[in-house]
Amino acid sequence: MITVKQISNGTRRRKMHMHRLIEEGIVLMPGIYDALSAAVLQSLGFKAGFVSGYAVSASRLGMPDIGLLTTPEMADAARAICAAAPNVAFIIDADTGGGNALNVQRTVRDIIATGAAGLFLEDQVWPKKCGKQVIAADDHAAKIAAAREAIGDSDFFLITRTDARATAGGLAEAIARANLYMEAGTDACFVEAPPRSDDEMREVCKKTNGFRAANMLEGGYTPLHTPQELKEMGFHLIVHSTTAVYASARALIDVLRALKDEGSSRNHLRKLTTFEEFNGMIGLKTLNEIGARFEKFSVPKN
Ligand SMILES: C[C@](O)(C(=O)O)[C@H](CC(=O)O)C(=O)O
Ligand SMILES: [Mg+2]
Repeated sequence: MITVKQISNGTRRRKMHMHRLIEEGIVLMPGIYDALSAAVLQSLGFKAGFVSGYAVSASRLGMPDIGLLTTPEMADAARAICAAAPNVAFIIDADTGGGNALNVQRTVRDIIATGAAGLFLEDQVWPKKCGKQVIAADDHAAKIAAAREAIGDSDFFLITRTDARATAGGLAEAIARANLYMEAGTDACFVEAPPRSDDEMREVCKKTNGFRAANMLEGGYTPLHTPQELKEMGFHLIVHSTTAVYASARALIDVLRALKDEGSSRNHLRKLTTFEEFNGMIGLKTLNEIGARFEKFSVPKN
């Protein structure tokens, strides 16, 4: 059996873009899922975002997050997202990385090529099941080492998630795994499925090494907290994975229901962006200016 000591390369890693954001303060990462939601994030001045598997599966496939979205589909979504919001550092939810160590290496290279700042790699059994199951800790540690090797010297941040909290081993097992995964070469850990109280959240922070991520899931088990509260507990990164997709679903349901019932949107204009606001957000003015420069362009003649 492979041990972490054998696979961990023990080399010092250089400081990544994500490390610099963490130094500036706790990093708040709303979950987004397509180019438009990424453009909204950028227009509001967010420096980082999370590309949520749950939300991409819903927006791209109209399906739940049960392992139907493939890794190339996620990479394709990530490419459009990174292109639409180049000022935002995106962490991509790579689920289990698509299989074994070789799949993980391919996934890491594909995601790096999208322009993303990092990815999440989780230890669940694939495809995900209702009622969480995790693979052997050493097998996941090996996948982390494979990911680290594929990252090489790229400016790319690896967050490893463990779902062991929801399994028989409970919180102690989840904490032990998080530390094992840190040793195997991840930059940050994320104990999911989930810390169920403030005390558990503090225990995760007290007992795990390295950077830590928290997921603020509306309607989930983990209590919702502000960045300041989470910072005081010892977290460095905050994911709000479903806020945006639930907000847009709510808005769509409400306004389209009104349109269906009333046959017109005229009494609901306050719920819509204006033409100007929307075009501004997706960069029409800047693109028109670039277009105009090239309309007048001519090659200087000697
Ligand atoms: C964080 C997450 O991996 C996601 O895909 O956004 C999901 C979110 C969810 O199921 O609501 C997860 O926690 O598994
Ligand atoms: Mg996910």
